[in-house]
Amino acid sequence: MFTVTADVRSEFPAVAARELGMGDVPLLCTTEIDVPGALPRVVRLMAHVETDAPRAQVQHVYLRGAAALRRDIAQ
Ligand SMILES: C=C(O[C@@H]1C=C(C(=O)O)C=C[C@H]1O)C(=O)O
Repeated sequence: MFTVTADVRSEFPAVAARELGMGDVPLLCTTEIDVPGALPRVVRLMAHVETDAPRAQVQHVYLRGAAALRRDIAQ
């Protein structure tokens, strides 16, 4: 599942994901709440995975300026 801020309008992130090889999974795009002052031009991805790894070993990737959103968990 992808969310995008309202200023991201050029393409659906799901299209890019399929072009990268994720053609065999359902994908969903939606828009974030347009909160005044929120970080612009952000694409968020939530992926459901099955893993035996404990939650503490899961790494959360925040690219570039998005790391400012969650410095507590960004890798
Ligand atoms: C401020 C953020 O964006 C919004 C707030 C979130 C939160 O409070 O957990 C999560 C996603 C967004 O709806 C963020 O990603 O940290």
